[in-house]
Order: sequence, then C-alpha cells, then structure tokens
Amino acid sequence: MSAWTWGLGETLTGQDIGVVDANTAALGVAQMQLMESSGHALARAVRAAAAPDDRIAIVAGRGNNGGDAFVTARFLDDLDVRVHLLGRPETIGTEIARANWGALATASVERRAVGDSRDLALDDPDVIVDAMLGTGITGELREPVASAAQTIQDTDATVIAADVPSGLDAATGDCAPGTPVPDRVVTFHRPKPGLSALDAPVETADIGVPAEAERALGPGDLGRLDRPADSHKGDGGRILVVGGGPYAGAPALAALAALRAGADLVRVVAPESVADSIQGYAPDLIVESVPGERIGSDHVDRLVALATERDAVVVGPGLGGAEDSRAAVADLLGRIDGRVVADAEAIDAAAAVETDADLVVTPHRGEFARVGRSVDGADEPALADAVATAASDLDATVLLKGPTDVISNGERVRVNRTGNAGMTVGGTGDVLAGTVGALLAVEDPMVAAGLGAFLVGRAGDRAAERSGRGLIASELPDDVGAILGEHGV
Ligand SMILES: NC(=O)C1=CN([C@@H]2O[C@H](COP(=O)(O)OP(=O)(O)OC[C@H]3O[C@@H](n4cnc5c(N)ncnc54)[C@H](O)[C@@H]3O)[C@@H](O)[C@H]2O)[C@H](O)CC1
Ligand SMILES: [K+]
Repeated sequence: MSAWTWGLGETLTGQDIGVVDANTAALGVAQMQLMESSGHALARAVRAAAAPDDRIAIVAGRGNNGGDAFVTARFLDDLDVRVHLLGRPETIGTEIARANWGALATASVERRAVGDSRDLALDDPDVIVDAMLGTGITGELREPVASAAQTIQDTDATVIAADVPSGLDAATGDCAPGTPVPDRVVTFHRPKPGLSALDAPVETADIGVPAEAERALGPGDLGRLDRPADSHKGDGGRILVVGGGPYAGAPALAALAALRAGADLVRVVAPESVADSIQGYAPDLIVESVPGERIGSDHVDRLVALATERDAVVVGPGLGGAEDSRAAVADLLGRIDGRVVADAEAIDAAAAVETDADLVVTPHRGEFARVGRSVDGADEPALADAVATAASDLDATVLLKGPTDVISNGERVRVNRTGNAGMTVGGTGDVLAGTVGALLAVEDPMVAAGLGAFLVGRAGDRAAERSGRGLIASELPDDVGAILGEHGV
C-alpha cells in the first residue's frame, strides 16, 4: 500500500479552494451552506475563547472571509459583539456575504460600516476576530485593511483569525509587519499554506465539503485554465506529436485534439509513408516526415532535436508495435527531459527506460496490466492503490482509462467519472493523448491528466447526446474546444 491520499492533498491553495468550492456547488451543496458551516465553526471557537461578558470585535473585509464572520456574529448575538465592516455595505463583493450582512439586521449585534479605516474605533475589545482577508488576498495589504490591521495589532486583545491571518505570507508563514499575529486560527475545510509555521494553534474545521468534490474531477477544475489575458502565440504551448506508421489517423486525431485543447502550434512527425495523409486531415497541422514506413532508431536524433523545441511531446499515436519503433521511443525518452505523454505502444517503452522527462502515461486496462498490476474486478480503492503504486514505480503520472478513469502521481489519486460506453470506439485514446499533451504544456502533470480525462469524457457525453453509440473519435476535439469555450477558458 503506497502512501497516497485521495484528492488535492492535505494543504490547499486559494486556487484549490476555488476548484473545490465550484465542484461542491456542482454536487448540489451551495456556497451559502459552506459559509454557514464556516461561520458556525468560528463562533464555537470564539465562544470557547471568550469569557461571558467579554467584548468581541469582529473586523470584516468585503469578501467571503468577512461573510463567514457575519455568520459568526449571528451565532454569538447573545454576547457583546460588534461587527466592523471595512467599507460600505453596498461594496460587499459576494451575494452570500451580502446576504449574511443583511441577516445581521435582525440579530442584536451592533454593525458598523467603516468608510475610512481611521474611523475604526474598536472600543477596547477583549477578543478580536480577524476576518479581513482570507484565501482571496492578492498582493500587499491595501487600505483600508492595512490601517485596520495595524489597529488590531496595537490592541492587547486575543486575536482569532478566520481561515488565515489577514497578513499571512503563505510561502513563509510570517504575518506581514503591522498585521495581527493571531492567538488562534480557525481554518475551514483544509489547512492553508503557511499555517503550519505559525506559533498559534490552528483548528481545521470540517464545513461539510463532500469528499467527492476533491476526489472526482469536476467543472471547478476547469478554473485552473484561466488564460492570462496577455498571452501571445507560443504561450499556449507548442506540441510535438510523434507517431504514425501502420496508422495515419491516430496522430492526426491527437494533433487536432491538442489544437482544440488550446495548443498554439502542433507539429506531427511521422513516417513519410503516411505524412501526406496526415496533412490531408487538416491544414492546421504542421507535418514533418522521416524516411520509411515506421518510426525507427535512425530517426531518434531528429526526434530529440524537434522535442527540445516543444513545451510538450505526445509519443505513441499510430506508432504500431514494431520492435524498432519501441526501441526508438525508449531511446528518445532516455534523451529528453521535457514534458511527455506516452500513449499506446510508447507506454511499454516508458515503463522500460529511465527518463528525466515529466511523464504522463495513459494506459487502458490491457496496457496497464503490462506496466502495473492486474486490476480486473478491482473496486475503486484497489484501483487507486494499483495506479498510485504504478505511478511511484514509473516515477510518472498514470491515467488509467476505464468506465471511471483513475489518475495518480503516486502521492495523490483522483478519479474522473465523465464519459460513456460509446467511447470504446477507436481513436478516443488518441484524442485523450493529444488533449493531455496540450494541457501538459501549461499545467502540472497531475492537473493535465485529470483535466484531459474530464474534458474528453465530457466531450464524449456531448457526442453521445448527438450520435448515441455511433459517436466517433473525430467528433471529440471540437466538443473539447466547445466545452472550454463555454467555460470561458
Ligand atoms: N471552501 C472554503 O474553504 C470556503 C471558504 N470561505 C471563505 O471564503 C474566503 C475567501 O473569500 P474570497 O471572497 O475569495 O476572498 P477574501 O474574502 O479572502 O478577500 C477578498 C476581498 O479582499 C480584498 N482584498 C484582496 N486582497 C487584498 C489586499 N491585499 N489588501 C486589501 N484588500 C484585499 C478583495 O478586494 C476582496 O474584497 C476564505 O478565506 C474563507 O474564509 C467561504 O466562506 C466558504 C467556503
Ligand atoms: K482572516
């Protein structure tokens, strides 16, 4: 049993939280429910830390971190509580935070909206709740938070931080100068980067996020692909597809999929016997040929030269199982150190060589049996363990395709439940390899493999709505592009 965990890991970044929140909402648990649970957990901690007649000051920002504390105030309305909102109520940034500010009107809690942080009069509180900033912090502390933070720091009250201290440097665990160093932290759902370095005790409160929201890929995972606005050609990834030989369609499918998944430039290198027919599939492809009818060992120098100019390489589609082709792939993998997706026959080579490449392998059950353990009849935990073990053994990220895809880098395991039985049709594996290749150019291997499985499966579900079991692989790249377009990425 290798030491692996389900999901995104123990410590979650702000981006991870965004993914989990959106996946949670997609599973039917609303953000408002998470805020209610967060605020309630925080209220319990405040009540435990305060004496019955203590004065409690809640200093809230205009995001959901503040929103959590509005819920906290409502749970503590039998105590002497004042809420100080840093800004005008109409500037509260989210609907659920605004709703919880509004809900305070009925509670016997004094609410103050502080226009200018110099007006922040805390009236000598015994306990202060720091709910100014949470995982949504960006950059250096700006006004009015900066002055408010100093005001809090200047008191001798007990400070309880909501989710994270508002001035926390996630990288070092230091609280920025002039920001409140908490006596206690109540963080929601999972620890956040930097918290473990604090002296203060950190309580991690369960807020009811379904395990599936982290375990399974969901629409929230697409949020990782938000493309920086200033991206220019070449940022989106230059991909090399190495394949073709017995088959011409496979490398073309992989190349088209890479383009539809956002790659900027896709070059296919294939034997001259099929180069023209690959080019014939789409003018968008740049096709380069090597002599002969198979990729072979005498082509490897050329392949290495081409691979080093690329952000990701997809090896395998249509390669065929000739001994010299496998030897060529093994030689290639031993000589490159970039990001590589190895599919089909390339998987065996990937399992046989030491490589410095950042490798993703995409076996189906049959190919997996050759590189990992047999998983026939295995339940999900057993599948997860087999894939995590194979990933550790191969020092690669493994995407085991199946009715449920299982993805692991050896430390973490996720599953993908999109897709349908119609996708056993030939060519879907090539589309997946190309999609993962494009994502691998811009994301880390675990993210690229998971998102690739999610997107291609979702594309297959759309195709099945149109064509039933008659869906064909060449439909899928366009659907991948459409899904990305609908999510604005
Ligand atoms: N699943 C969960 O863990 C949940 C967490 N919750 C809470 O939500 C916050 C994150 O909320 P978000 O709205 O994304 O951002 P923040 O409230 O942290 O801050 C945004 C707010 O602050 C302003 N701002 C950003 N950076 C700065 C800065 N450097 N200086 C000044 N002001 C800044 C920005 O303009 C916004 O107004 C998380 O921490 C949890 O507390 C959910 O409630 C439930 C699920
Ligand atoms: K905070």
